[in-house]
Amino acid sequence: MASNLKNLSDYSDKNLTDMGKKKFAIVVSEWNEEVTESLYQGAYETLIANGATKENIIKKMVPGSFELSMGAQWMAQKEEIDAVICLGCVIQGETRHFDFICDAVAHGITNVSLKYNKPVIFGVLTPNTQQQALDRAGGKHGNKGDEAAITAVKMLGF
Ligand SMILES: Nc1c(NC[C@H](O)[C@H](O)[C@H](O)CO)[nH]c(=O)[nH]c1=O
Ligand SMILES: CC(=O)[C@@H](O)COP(=O)(O)O
Repeated sequence: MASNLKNLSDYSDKNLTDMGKKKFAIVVSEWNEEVTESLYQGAYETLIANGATKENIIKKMVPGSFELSMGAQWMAQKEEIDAVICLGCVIQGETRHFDFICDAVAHGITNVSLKYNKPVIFGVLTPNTQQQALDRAGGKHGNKGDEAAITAVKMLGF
């Protein structure tokens, strides 16, 4: 369902497990920092709202979304980390670079999740324009960071 039909920040809190004892790594891309910082704030606040403690939320920055997979692996391999949330924003430019980054990071994050058998969440926006990104980072379509955090919560309550 497209984001314009389902707000990214809407979720039911029924049957969600309390995250009081869970430890999270949030890996954030520096590219398009205005957007990714908004995604981070949404993810952080959603985890806190579901019982996570600030001491159990670790933030790590990587240069770009392509590096999210490496950052996710470095965090997922830590035994004490229960879930990793990857946040980025890849905006379509004039060339096919967009396609290669999006494909690489989607596959890379999936591989890390399966390799370490723990949730590694794909919280990466892949818009055509800056405005589409802003609309999904706390704008009219909600916040992808909220969605990524609640996805981690749901997976930990599987
Ligand atoms: N154009 C965007 C990038 N490009 C940088 C890559 O992610 C990567 O850091 C570089 O290719 C070196 O490996 N990254 C984004 O996150 N968003 C973009 O729009
Ligand atoms: C996704 C990108 O790397 C992109 O922003 C780069 O822009 P361009 O394709 O015009 O070089």
